Amino acid sequence: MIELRDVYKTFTRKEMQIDALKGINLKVEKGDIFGVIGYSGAGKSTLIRLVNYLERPTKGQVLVAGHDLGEYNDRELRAAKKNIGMIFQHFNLLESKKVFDNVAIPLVLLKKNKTEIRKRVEELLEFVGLSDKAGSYPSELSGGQKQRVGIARALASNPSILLCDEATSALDPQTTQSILQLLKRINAEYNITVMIITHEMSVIQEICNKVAVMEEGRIIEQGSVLDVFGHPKHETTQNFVKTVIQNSLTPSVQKSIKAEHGKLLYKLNFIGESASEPILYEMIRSSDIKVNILFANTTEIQEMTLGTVIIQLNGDQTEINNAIAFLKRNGVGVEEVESYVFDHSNR
Ligand SMILES: Nc1ncnc2c1ncn2[C@@H]1O[C@H](COP(=O)(O)OP(=O)(O)OP(=O)(O)O)[C@@H](O)[C@H]1O
Repeated sequence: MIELRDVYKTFTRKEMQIDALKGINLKVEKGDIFGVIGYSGAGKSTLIRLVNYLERPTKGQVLVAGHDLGEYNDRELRAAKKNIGMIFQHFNLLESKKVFDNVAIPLVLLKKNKTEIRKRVEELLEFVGLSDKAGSYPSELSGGQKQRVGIARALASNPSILLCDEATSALDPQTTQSILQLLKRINAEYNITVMIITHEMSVIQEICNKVAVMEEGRIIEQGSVLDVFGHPKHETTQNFVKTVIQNSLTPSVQKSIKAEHGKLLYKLNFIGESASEPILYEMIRSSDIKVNILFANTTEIQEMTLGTVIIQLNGDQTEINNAIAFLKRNGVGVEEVESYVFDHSNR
């Protein structure tokens, strides 16, 4: 649906070169809600702006529905853009126009007749729950309502892709929830592919099925949300995951194991089915090793359960190895961690 092939983007400002994107490869499939996360300056906005050719790549290809946008002439590019809606952090509404007229803008540009415009705008305002605000001005609306107008406007031309540039960053947590649920409905009911950029991992956790993590113009990790949340490899990804899932020891447990400095602990990840099976119980029952559970937590992602357990194993090393092999055979992710890893005061 959307594909970026080895994309570079360099800006030149006052004879300085800024490499905003450095060899981006990603694929968004039809029906995905694809999240791109990264800290400020990572290149997220630049990346999303390439998808509707608000920016052109310095090198590489941007393909939408199998076509390289760089090969289109102006007329073809306009037609391709009609297929892509976009919403923004600060809504970008025309303050001098009423809600109805803001939503109608794309339809007026497409030269639709008045009856068609009225029908479509009314339909869209009903979908976003703002039928009673058609005659209001943006200044009379809350942030969440303004974003709903932005969404209705983005959907006016029946796009098959919706791009969201930090669409909930200016909203309070409750309003964020309602806008995220609306995006989920748009994806499910209209089969619209959604691409979201954000710096909030909770947004990714809430609605995305895939995620790419960006840092300094590169994608450092990408995959299904369940995999990336379950086995974050890169330190930056681990830090993002920590903002939504507690997966490390509490300070008091850290203190109590400090005496056994250097002792190996194991972090176990249970994803999907393995989270609901009594695998740990089976392991304990079938061996002589002593299992000390230091931490346990479960989270729901994509309607699947993700469990994290940190254990200490004491006993014969061969038995320990057998127990770990048993866990792995049963789909549990096992990561060895030395106790000092958890003790940040020792670093
Ligand atoms: N039009 C531009 N001219 C010059 N430099 C730019 C331009 N747009 C972006 N940049 C630079 O490119 C880099 C990436 O910026 P970008 O806005 O894509 O990052 P971001 O991850 O979206 O950050 P933020 O969340 O703060 O918006 C930054 O160093 C930025 O200063």
